[in-house]
Amino acid sequence: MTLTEQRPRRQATRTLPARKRIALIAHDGKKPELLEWATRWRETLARHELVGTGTTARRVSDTLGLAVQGLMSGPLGGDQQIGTLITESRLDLLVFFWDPFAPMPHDPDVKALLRLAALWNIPVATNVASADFIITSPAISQAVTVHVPDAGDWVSNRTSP
Ligand SMILES: O=C(CO)COP(=O)(O)O
Repeated sequence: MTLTEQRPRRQATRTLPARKRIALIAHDGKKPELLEWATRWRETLARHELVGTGTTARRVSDTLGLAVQGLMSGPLGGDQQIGTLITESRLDLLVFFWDPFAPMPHDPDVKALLRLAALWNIPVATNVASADFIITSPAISQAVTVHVPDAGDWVSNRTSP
């Protein structure tokens, strides 16, 4: 089997806590929509821990008056930092309004972030409708167990003769 065909053989589980760490990210053309959405759901968002790429985090924090941990700005590596949180099981929900009309210098980073979210089974909202669906789900305020790749098994499988 070639590497491109390899998939995690076993799944492990991980529990997303009731109080979630939520990443908020929007490209410039989508920031107004994200700010409008976040304002609408301010009360719910206030019950969780918020993190975001640099500019988005600052704008959301200023608009909502809530603490939002700001990582690096997206084009400077912020998407990759969010990806690291996902890989380390330290992110529970990704709200990422990426702009389908704007070419991005850091397009590989955007793609990488969305790939890691898919791989690690993180709930992702990419537009207002999906964000509304997710934030109104009972799962937003409950502990939820999800399947994730078994990283230990993956390495053993690739190192055993
Ligand atoms: O570029 C981004 C996501 O790809 C977002 O970055 P900013 O929040 O710094 O604008």
